[in-house]
Amino acid sequence: MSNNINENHPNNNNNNQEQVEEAEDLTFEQIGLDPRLIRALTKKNILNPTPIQQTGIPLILEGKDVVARAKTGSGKTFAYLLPLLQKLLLLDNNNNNGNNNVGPSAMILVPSRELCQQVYSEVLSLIELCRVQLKVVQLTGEPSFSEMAAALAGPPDILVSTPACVQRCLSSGVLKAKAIQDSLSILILDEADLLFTYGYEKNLKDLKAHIPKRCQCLLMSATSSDDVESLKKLYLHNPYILTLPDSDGKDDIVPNTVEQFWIQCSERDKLLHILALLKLDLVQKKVLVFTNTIDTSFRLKLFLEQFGIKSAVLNAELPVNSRLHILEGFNAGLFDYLIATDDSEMKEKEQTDGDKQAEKKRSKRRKKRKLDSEFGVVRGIDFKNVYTVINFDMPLSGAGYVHRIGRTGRAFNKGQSVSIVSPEEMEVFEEIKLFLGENEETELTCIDPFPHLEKNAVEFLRYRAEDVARSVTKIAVKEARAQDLRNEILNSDKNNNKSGRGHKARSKKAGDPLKTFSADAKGQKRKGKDFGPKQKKKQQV
Ligand SMILES: Nc1ncnc2c1ncn2[C@@H]1O[C@H](COP(=O)(O)OP(=O)(O)OP(=O)(O)O)[C@@H](O)[C@H]1O
Repeated sequence: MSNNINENHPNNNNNNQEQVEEAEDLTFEQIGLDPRLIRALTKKNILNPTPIQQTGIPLILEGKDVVARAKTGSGKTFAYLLPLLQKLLLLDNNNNNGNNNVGPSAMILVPSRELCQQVYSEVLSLIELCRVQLKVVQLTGEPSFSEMAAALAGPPDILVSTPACVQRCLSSGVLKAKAIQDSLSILILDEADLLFTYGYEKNLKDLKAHIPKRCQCLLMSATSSDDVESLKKLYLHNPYILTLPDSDGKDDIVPNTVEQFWIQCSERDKLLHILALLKLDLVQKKVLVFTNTIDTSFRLKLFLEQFGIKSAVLNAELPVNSRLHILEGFNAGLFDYLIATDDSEMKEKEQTDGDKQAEKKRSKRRKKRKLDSEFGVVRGIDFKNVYTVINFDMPLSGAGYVHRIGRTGRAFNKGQSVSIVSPEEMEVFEEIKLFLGENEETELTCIDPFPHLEKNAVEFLRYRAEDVARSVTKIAVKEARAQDLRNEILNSDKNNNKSGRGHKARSKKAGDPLKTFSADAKGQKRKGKDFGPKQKKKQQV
């Protein structure tokens, strides 16, 4: 039977809301965090724990299995990374001769390469700021035998990877089942609600056999689902279930710092409306726009370009290091508009439809362009300082909507979203509203009509916009897409060549996403070094 935090945790009251309110006043010191970690956080200007950190960290430090469901941007990553590092620091202190393990002490499994890179960078940065001797490696994609062997030699204290990649290490014999049995003390399944969706169900079921009983397991998720339930049953023993409501007591799933708006217009007028939003500065920057297909993102990019609005596109067909460059550039504030294609739900839908025709077409397309099955642009990616999220195309489900909107209003920040809804999308829009308001009747009106868009302003732009829209033909889109891909592959090759020795070179400058490649296998043992700030390059959009 599952433990509920309210019944079991020593500091607990009998309901979640009181638990959160009480926890709101706690500091990192009060929740028992190591001073080295607190100093590292201070250098990052992170001064007070978020609610999930206040409740989760003490439980994890106590050694409990925990399921943490907290909304997007609530700080789940530090909620598990901080206690994990503290435990490893303690092990390190108790074991002066260094790590005697034959395998990793901790594994963090995530659904996508981007998340792998993001979590890896966070761990590395904390380790650097603490100036301690812990080794972290990341493995994604399809690394070669020697890359896997190099990454796991040592062995690392923390392995950040995807379930498929760990499976690959196991089946190639680079990682021995016995090494996991003997060494693994913490396993973290991050973005747990996505692990099955991204196709890792079999990998995770197979891996379970190798996880020692004593291993502490943590499951982090933004939404609850049957998949999270299955994973919980598979991996966790008698876990604490943390479900954190807002400080105002509402258990809604979009942060209450995010204002949600919508605009209704015909499919054809969507370009016109987004132009008005951006050109007339009706929405605050930075802006992340979501489309459902790559072609739509290029159409939008080309269209906006004609009005002097420069944007970058992000999608699954770009080489992984191009994607990381784009993310890095956007996060560093080098450009304000990013058009991301979130086609994960389209893929799911296609799969469940089982439509043979679609399957035929899809495999034809795949022959031409290989999409990255480990790509995840929406879920869990920490886009920095996004104020506005625009759904140019609507997502296909409530959970998809929540994950998209969750790219703004992160941590204690404010944000807004604008969904541009065509009549064809009204059905899914109604479903989304129901999903958001399933707990309370009043929540059904949580998405308001966008207040700042005057009819006159739209009409003023219409003539020119329609003209430009006509000039963005299918051929122009196709060419732009192909050209962009060629450029990115070239840049990607150049970067690989510049760094010369692939991940060997990277291990000297690990953590710099501008030097990260598709089969990432890197790690480093750092002893008492003074680590300078990460090097940044200018990103050309
Ligand atoms: N205590 C804190 N104070 C201020 N900022 C924080 C704190 N903890 C985390 N953050 C920042 O908040 C942002 C969101 O954190 P994080 O990525 O862990 O959210 P999340 O809950 O995992 O979201 P998602 O479900 O979308 O993955 C990050 O930029 C992180 O650095």
